[in-house]
Amino acid sequence: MSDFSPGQRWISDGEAELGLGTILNCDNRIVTVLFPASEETRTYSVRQAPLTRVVFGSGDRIQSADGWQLIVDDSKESDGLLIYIGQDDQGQWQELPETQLADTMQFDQARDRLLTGQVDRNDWFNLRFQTLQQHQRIERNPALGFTGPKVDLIPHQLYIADEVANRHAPRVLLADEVGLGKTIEAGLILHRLLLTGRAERALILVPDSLTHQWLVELLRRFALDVTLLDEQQSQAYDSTNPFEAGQLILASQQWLFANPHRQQQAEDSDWDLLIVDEAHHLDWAPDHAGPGYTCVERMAASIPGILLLTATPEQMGLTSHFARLRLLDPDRYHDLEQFKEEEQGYVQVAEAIEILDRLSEAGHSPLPPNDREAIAAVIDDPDSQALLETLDDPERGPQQHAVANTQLRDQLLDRHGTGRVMFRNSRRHVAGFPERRLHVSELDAPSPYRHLLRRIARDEDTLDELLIATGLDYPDAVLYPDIMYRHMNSTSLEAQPWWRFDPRVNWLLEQLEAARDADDGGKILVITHHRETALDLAEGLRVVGGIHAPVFHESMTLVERDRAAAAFADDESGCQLLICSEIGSEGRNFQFCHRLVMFDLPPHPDLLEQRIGRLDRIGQQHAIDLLVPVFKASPGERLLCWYRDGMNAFGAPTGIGSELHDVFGDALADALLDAEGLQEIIEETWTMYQTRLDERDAGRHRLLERNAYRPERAQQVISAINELDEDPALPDYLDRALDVFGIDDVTLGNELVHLQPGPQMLDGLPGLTKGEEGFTATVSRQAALARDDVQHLSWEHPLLREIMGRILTGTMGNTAVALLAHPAIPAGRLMAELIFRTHCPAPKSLHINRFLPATAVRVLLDESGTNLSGSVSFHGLAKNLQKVKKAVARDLIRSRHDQLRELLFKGEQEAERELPSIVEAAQTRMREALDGELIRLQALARHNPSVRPDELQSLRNERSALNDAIENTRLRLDAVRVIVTVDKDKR
Ligand SMILES: Nc1ncnc2c1ncn2[C@@H]1O[C@H](COP(=O)(O)OP(=O)(O)OP(=O)(O)O)[C@@H](O)[C@H]1O
Repeated sequence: MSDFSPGQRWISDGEAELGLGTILNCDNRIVTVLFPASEETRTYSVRQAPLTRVVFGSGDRIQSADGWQLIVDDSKESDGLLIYIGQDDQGQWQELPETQLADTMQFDQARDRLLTGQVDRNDWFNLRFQTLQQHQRIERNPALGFTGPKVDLIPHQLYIADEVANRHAPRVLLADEVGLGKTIEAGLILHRLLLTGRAERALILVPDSLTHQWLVELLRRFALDVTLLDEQQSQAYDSTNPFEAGQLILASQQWLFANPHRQQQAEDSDWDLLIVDEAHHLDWAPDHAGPGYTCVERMAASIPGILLLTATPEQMGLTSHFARLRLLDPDRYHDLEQFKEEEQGYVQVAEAIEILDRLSEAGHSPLPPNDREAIAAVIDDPDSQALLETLDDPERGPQQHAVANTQLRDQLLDRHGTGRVMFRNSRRHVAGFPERRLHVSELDAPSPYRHLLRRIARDEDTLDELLIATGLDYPDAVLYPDIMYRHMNSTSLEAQPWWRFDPRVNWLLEQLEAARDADDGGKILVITHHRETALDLAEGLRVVGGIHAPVFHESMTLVERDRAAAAFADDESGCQLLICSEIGSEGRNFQFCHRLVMFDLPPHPDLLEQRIGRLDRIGQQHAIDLLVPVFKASPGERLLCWYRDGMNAFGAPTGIGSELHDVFGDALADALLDAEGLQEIIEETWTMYQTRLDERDAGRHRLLERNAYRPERAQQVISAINELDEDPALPDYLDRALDVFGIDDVTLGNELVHLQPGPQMLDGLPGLTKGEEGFTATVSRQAALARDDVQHLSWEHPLLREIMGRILTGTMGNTAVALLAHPAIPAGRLMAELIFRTHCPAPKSLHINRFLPATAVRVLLDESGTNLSGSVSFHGLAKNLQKVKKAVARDLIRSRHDQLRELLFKGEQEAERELPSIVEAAQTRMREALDGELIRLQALARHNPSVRPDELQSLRNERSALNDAIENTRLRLDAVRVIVTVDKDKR
């Protein structure tokens, strides 16, 4: 390393990122190098300079400082400087002195790095190859995006998530019954869209009370790092748009809907997906649209993907429900009357499906004539007709009958059903929900309440006075005696607080006492309709019973609310009860508790269902006790009778309550003060309830349920997830990756492992910061689900994604040198192990990886250029290789430059041979998937107007773009390992 000359080009062995260096000057001791691209100058001792001379050879493509390129043919030397000779882009012969090489020439390609002597460790090279192989496998797995989330594999959720996430720009209403997992479904959809590149930015709008719960669920269950935005944080952004603060923004609806300036900023930001929770609050009427509806409507006009979530879509009336569907698809939902009429047609379709179900169990063929006619009446497609013929043909075997049955059922659901836009699962087909037990306690109304009610009943002026004082509408004003009493006595100094005489307070204390010794600590959730009732009640319990009860209502700050919920949830030191207001508790998870006190009753059946839904959720382990105190002969008791006897509202959710309320609400309101006529109303409600239930079972709801869950498809998704969950390659890959990245793992037992930064850990790994303690994780889904503080270590965990991404996009491990001692090969022979990789440039949103992920082609050449890859496997070879010191490796490369160049050239030719079959296989996969989907969608569009025209067109465009992209696939050298044989005893 003595002959440095000014003007020569060298590269730093330890700091290759500095770029191409130029020798500025050199004496006997010191050499000074300028790295113009990084504007750095370094001085080294001549004897130990960690520098490698950059020398190009025949076939290398080099760039001049003026921007033209030369393919090197030969070189000559003049005054210690190299002059390259070769052809430029126009085929002209040119000379290019090394002094005029572009400073910005990159040396991150494997070939350049190798020939300039930059070699990595062998274990890095091994990890790189394995990463390519695993990535290639995982990206094509149909469960991609669903294996990482820490959730139980619940079939109806996975069916919906799969169906929705596979659509182009999904716009759907997720309307499962309360507590069945809409948040989880939305999270799964979002996770898949993000992982597959189909979405990059999402805005999530949720009620104020749920912001934290969403934040925690998205982080803990989905490992998604979401930015929670509020007014205070937004102000910190000054003139920049706060909605650009992250890729995933979570914000409160109350905040955004009340703030036109922030709405404008949200609109100005680019989003791929908008998620709106508790979307029934987006109310609309022909003469008035609520602020939430208006805001979401404006945003929905430009955001391609929309998920609206509500358990009670009709809570604000059918018109609002229809308006929300229109928001998702204005072309499809433009006429409310037509929408109602269409529902009649669903009965026939549901009947046909019912028959197919029966047949699939009984296996008749030929079909009974009535059944055949019923099915034939709803199909008008040749392909459906052909399936019906197959079913009807006794000559066909049971296997063919079964396949035809399933296909015909799917076609009927697809083409004539309801479920492209709305998904609703009910408890009826999601097993495992607990029994609900209603316990009514009839109490004598205290005299102040009796007195007030008598006055109101007798005298209309008193009622008017009450409505003005409370600001409530009738009948809400008469349902809550404590509120009535509070407002009607607000000016009286002698009036005592209602909780002093209201027997519900002592009744509640008795319930607490009775439950106290239960195993679960006797936890009781109390819900009141009004915030004031909740606050007063807490005060009453404190004064009368010496009980401290946290309160949870809409006017509390987020932190206060979460503190209250956490105090209640805590097993050890937790409070026995939590008092919630109606709005405050919406959407919250309290399934660890199974006793619900309805201190009063809500005025709408959907609110009643929302209340029970706090406890009756996935994860509830016990029968649910619904404890309801009512005053004898009061409006509250009459309302209870209507709910219980008119529609079995405490027994199970039916989704009909809203309609019954629309029809009977007014008559009921009249009967609340005067019981006359109540029995009749209840009976009429019950009759209509039964009729609607039958209709529902026969028609729309049945189809909705069928559409929301197809067991066979769900099972396929689950199997694909299980395959990755149980992937034996994962622990092995993890071991190597943790080792290479310098992460320490401590086994804790019970399948748990604690990951922590090791002293040599590479920087910037998610969840691991030097000096901090790391995190506990497990590859077992069940073990992860058992504990909140344990992460699920899957192929989709952010740590693994970062590791794999870093390897695949960087240079790490793309060169290596190793020694091989083999009895059959003489020492001093060269071998090259070349890893090529497909490159298929395409927009991220095409998610080309599902058909053609970066695919590795390995070529192993011996010195003569013979391809040995078929006979010597990667692992077989790797385990026999020995490492070699870097300096030796560099000398070795330098001395074998020409031979290596030849092998690289030969390797390229060998790899190219494999490209056509890779491309062909990818095209076949793509065509099978997209042509199938296109046929399905085209057939569907002929019958079901809920296929948006843009969906079809975009699928065609996608197919053609994918076709072009796959056709243009190229192979590039990704990594190279030089192997030199040695004598066994001379290693
Ligand atoms: N697949 C699952 N794995 C584990 N927990 C689940 C799963 N699905 C739902 N849960 C839990 O069940 C509860 C209800 O789920 P979620 O909040 O998603 O229901 P929801 O339908 O959105 O409820 P609501 O109608 O009240 O808004 C939550 O505590 C959730 O964490």
